[in-house]
Amino acid sequence: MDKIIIRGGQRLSGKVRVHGAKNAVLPIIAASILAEDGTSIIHEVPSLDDVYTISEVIRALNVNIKYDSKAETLTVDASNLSEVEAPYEWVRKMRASFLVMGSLLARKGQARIPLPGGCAIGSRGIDQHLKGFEAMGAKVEIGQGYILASVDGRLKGTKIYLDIPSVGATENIMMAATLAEGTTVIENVAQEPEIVDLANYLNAMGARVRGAGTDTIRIEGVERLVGAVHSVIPDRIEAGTFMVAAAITRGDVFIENAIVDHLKPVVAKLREMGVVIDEEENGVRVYCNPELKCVDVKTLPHPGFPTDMQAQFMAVMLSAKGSSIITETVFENRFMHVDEFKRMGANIKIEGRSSIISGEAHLTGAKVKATDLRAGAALILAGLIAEGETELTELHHIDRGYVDIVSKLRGLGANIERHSTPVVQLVKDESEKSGEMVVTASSKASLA
Ligand SMILES: CC(=O)N[C@H]1[C@@H](OP(=O)(O)OP(=O)(O)OC[C@H]2O[C@@H](n3ccc(=O)[nH]c3=O)[C@H](O)[C@@H]2O)O[C@H](CO)[C@@H](O)[C@@H]1O
Ligand SMILES: C=C(OP(=O)(O)O)C(=O)O
Repeated sequence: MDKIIIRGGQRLSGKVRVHGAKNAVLPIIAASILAEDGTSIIHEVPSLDDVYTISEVIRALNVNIKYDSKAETLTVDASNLSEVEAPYEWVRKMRASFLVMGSLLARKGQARIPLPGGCAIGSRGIDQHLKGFEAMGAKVEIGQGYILASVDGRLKGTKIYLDIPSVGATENIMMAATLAEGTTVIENVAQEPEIVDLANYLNAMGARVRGAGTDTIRIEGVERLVGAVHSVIPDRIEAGTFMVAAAITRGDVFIENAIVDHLKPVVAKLREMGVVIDEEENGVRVYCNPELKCVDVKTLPHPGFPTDMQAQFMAVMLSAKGSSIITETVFENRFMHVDEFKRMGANIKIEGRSSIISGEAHLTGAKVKATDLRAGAALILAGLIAEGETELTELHHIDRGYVDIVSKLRGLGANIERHSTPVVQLVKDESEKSGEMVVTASSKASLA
């Protein structure tokens, strides 16, 4: 069993570089299969287990996909796309696999995808995705654990109002609409930077998407799309996690590649706590006084405070003066990390959708487990200031979304190491002959 051992007490300093955004690259890979011709070359693709998973989904559709992990570049040729079913073995690993539905429906008129189900943070409905496809003329049936969507001819452009600004539904419907007949207007859409990145990639492929980043997106359908070159935006959640790492250790860290514009609520709340954040060329410098103030945070869709930073903020709140409150409004079950923090001596009370976090906690190292991706990151952050040794397990969650988090933190002076079971899991892709292979984050750790 892989584990991360952290011995707390080091103040972090130095420079760390943020990788490409997981939540941007996943929909972009799903969109790449819309290209009838030409190759997409996607740069800044992080070497993450989730990238590997969606690559396998795409490969199962008879798409040629190669990843050069050294160059962090992915090449996709979807001209031979022939299958319309995403395999259960991959979809069950990662909900975002469901994002291929819009592209498949648009390009092949059919898609058969296993129901993605809920996960540790909530039940995670897909009703808004399906409502969008149906409004565009698709017939949607659910049976034997699968969703089958089909349309005679092309999807039809229409007006769709989302009941909630779902990130995934916005992306899935946007992709479907690129090849629809006529114009689709989607209202009350998600406005996350990852939506804008997807729109930029789609437009580079020849799509006509306008309004991404606002609450209404307008897509004029085109007859065909072709492969395009694109660079994925930096991961704002990874950047935010390192900002908290600097704050919680009262360190001084330059986070290269962080885009402040994508991190406004995180920056605002850290500043409210007393953290100094200087915008510099190509990144941010984060440092602070020994004493941080308590704050209250409510998670909301963008441009509100991101739920994906909630657990990490709970960690830094434990080190602040006074009691902080976090209200989680996006997911109904995203407080699983509270019990793990308690193992480290934290005093946190959950009341409905809010958590009350007592500050100035004396944290002590303990055996804890990552209950989801960001919970895992948050427990590492808490381990950085805990007295003694923290042992974190269930690392598959971390490997989904953080490239080399252990070596990056070690580079900043943290006393942290990963112990891996000697199972080298190198998964070779179809281009094995040419020497290219997909290396999962966990396999990389095994090799380290
Ligand atoms: C791969 C990816 O980009 N994942 C992100 C994406 O997830 P994801 O796209 O799954 O998140 P959504 O914005 O769709 O979900 C937000 C909320 O809406 C609900 N909902 C969503 C769709 C729907 O049809 N019906 C419904 O009820 C969900 O259960 C959830 O409670 O946005 C989340 C919210 O910022 C982030 O935490 C995830 O990191
Ligand atoms: C919840 C997350 O991702 P996903 O939607 O892929 O589960 C996340 O990135 O924190």
